[in-house]
Amino acid sequence: MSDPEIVVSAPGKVILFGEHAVVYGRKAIAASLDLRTQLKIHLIPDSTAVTLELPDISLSNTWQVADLAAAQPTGNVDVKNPSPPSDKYLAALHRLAGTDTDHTDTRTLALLAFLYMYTSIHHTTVRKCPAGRFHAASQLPPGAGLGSSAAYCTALAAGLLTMCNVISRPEGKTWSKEDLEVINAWAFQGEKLIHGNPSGIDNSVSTFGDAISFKSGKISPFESVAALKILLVNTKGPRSTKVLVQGVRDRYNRLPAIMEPILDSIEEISCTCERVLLELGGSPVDGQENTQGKNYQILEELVDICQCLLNALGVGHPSLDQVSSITAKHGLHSKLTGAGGGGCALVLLRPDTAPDVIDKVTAELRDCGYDVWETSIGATGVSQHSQPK
Ligand SMILES: Nc1ncnc2c1ncn2[C@@H]1O[C@H](COP(=O)(O)OP(=O)(O)OP(=O)(O)O)[C@@H](O)[C@H]1O
Ligand SMILES: C[C@@](O)(CCO)CC(=O)[O-]
Ligand SMILES: [Mg+2]
Repeated sequence: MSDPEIVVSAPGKVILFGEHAVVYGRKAIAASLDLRTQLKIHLIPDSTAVTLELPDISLSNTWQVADLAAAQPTGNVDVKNPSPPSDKYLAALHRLAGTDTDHTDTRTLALLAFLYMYTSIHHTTVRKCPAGRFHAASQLPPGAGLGSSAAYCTALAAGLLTMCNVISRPEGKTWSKEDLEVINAWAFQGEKLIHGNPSGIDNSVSTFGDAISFKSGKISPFESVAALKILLVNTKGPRSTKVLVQGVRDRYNRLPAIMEPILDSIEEISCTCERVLLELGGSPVDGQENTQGKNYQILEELVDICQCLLNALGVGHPSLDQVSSITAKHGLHSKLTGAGGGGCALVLLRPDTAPDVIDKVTAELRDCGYDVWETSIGATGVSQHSQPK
């Protein structure tokens, strides 16, 4: 096979504070992770088939371009400002995926996001479906809270929009701010198919990279997060963000007066974190160690309180409680990150946390069967890897 025409990658993310509350317009803080999903596109002009290969979920599907073209929407689609598929169009995408509209398993969701972006983006531009091979593989564990769905959707959006010349191929690694906004808008639509009702924080971090605070769709860069040291723990329990977000919605609908103050408290945690991190990132002053110690103490309290509030929202899991109790034994503080219900937790480290403490806690968590790794946060957003021809 010849070299791919287009290679792009998009990062995952870690949410420090504000998951779930962000769906209700509250502030959240997140940073990109240097674990990426890579999409390679090979165009095959003399073929009539489109193949999607997703080795992480053991999927390979092939369609005839004529069948894809037949499923394209009939009305106009605004390529710079996409909207969700109509029920009729969604039903056509399900037929192409070989499922009915009740299916929301891993493979169906991944297929729908691809089919929707592929058919819509081509419809609005070249009005035909080019044949080719699309291969997406990730360093991120799928469905574990590290934004694998957003990295997948962001890479698809960047690759397909570039392939159709909706956005121009960047000379360097990344696109103009305007083009990144178009990528983000399509990635958000893909996330809607996978999550149901996403806030947009995950695709925004994956597109723009680094660290952000996010409230009601407004993205503000937030550099001070990058100095934090954290351990990530993957408890490996299977879970779905869509189901968890719906579970919180059901509890909210049953008990709004109880849920509202919990969401407000989570937002206040994000705001306090912002203030503390700005102070921690400030220039050195006399007595700084003392201030630093107090600020870390506040961050640790925020982690503990947030974990309790997330349990109150109904997105905890015994494995995540186990992570909290093991880390607490070693004087460390942890909370779930992402949608919860299993998946990943983050453990906050101080700059002076002793290496042997980290080693002991890591060993104990690994004995439970969990994956544990120290990570740096604040990676580059969606990037192009192949050179323009
Ligand atoms: N490498 C991949 N290949 C194919 N599909 C993927 C891949 N990674 C993620 N997906 C799609 O994303 C879905 C997982 O998304 P989900 O939102 O439930 O978890 P997450 O994004 O990892 O966690 P969170 O949303 O909490 O950050 C999978 O069911 C699949 O449809
Ligand atoms: C649970 C949630 O808040 C974060 C998932 O990473 C959902 C969302 O914001 O779309
Ligand atoms: Mg997701």
